[in-house]
Amino acid sequence: MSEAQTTSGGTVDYMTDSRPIAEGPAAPGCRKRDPIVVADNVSRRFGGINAVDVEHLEIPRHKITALIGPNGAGKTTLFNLLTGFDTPQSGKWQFEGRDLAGMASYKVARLGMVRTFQLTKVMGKLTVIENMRLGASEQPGEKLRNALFRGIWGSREKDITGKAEELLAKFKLDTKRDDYAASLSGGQRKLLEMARALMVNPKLVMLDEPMAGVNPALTQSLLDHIKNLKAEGMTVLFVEHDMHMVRHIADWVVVMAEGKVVAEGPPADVMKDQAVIDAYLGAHHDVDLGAAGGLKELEEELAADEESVVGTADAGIISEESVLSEAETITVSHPAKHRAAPGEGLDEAEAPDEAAGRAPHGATEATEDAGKEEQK
Ligand SMILES: Nc1ncnc2c1ncn2[C@@H]1O[C@H](COP(=O)(O)OP(=O)(O)OP(=O)(O)O)[C@@H](O)[C@H]1O
Repeated sequence: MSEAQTTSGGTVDYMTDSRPIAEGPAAPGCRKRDPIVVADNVSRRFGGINAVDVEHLEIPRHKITALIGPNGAGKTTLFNLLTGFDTPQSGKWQFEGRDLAGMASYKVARLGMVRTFQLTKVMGKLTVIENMRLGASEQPGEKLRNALFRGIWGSREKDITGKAEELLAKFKLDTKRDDYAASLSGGQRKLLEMARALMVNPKLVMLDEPMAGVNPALTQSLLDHIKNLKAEGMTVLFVEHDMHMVRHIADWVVVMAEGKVVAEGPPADVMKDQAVIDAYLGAHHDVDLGAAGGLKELEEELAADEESVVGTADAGIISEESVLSEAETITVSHPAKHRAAPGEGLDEAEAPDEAAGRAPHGATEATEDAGKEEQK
């Protein structure tokens, strides 16, 4: 288990470090004691929609931060912007003090900031081990010309395969090593994507809805892997609609609504925050989303509400899919949408660019066009 150096020269275990995360009171945009990412005035518009309009945001190092908010709040767009998969209209941000604005996504990954996608990007027609090896192409110095020096390449390749096998064993995917990724379940693909991201020895791992589509049998395993990332000294930022997960593994929660950060703080406090409740629930504000019965209570309120669309074809924030599982999982619904964000929804012919961390050609133009389409 890794340990952090304190300013007084001692060490602190990341898992038990109870020093305050924020420098002062928790509030939107508050300063952190030790931020790994600092963003200022980052904005992204699609047509007339302000998808992201973040004045100031700091992500605390060596912590697990959850980014939550209702559908369309701008969470995925913010991920895309920070990791170079999309370009904002304005703004700057630093990762470990280094300016990233305008940097290509593969370079961002090389610096140690990696992300996974809401819809996994494993390559179905490649085997599990081949997918893992592809992840290594983001490593510093991993250039095609190295292949010309067979000796160097040979030993390098051995190292890469060794590391890939180690990670596969850790994620219990070693028995699937030579299977096509297409044969994996949704949850296994999520694990593979997370394992692949670790091939570059990242410092910050950004997970976009790691639990979405994951079979309950794999849920605990995924949660444990995320906690392990922190135990090993990494910082985690994840987008999630599952409040149960947020409450149980996040050290810090950032809430977005309509592109802005509307609340921040420790999970227990944030779940009670009026701005959060308003953002999620509108008028239904007496519900504690973090309590096991919260969603049930909300559904009952909505059922009695004449304006509610729950149970209709136009289901709103809480859909029929949102149920309390036996494990009391609370899910704020995720409508059938998935708008292809830049770099998402590519077919396999285009996907290799993605695996190498390169922004797909013309991604920004495509999204601009999509924005215009939406305006029509
Ligand atoms: N490529 C795009 N073209 C046009 N509009 C877009 C595009 N991507 C996102 N948007 C719009 O930007 C806003 C923010 O979307 P985004 O997907 O970032 O939200 P989100 O918080 O991640 O939502 P969800 O929880 O549903 O994934 C939404 O209004 C969405 O419709």
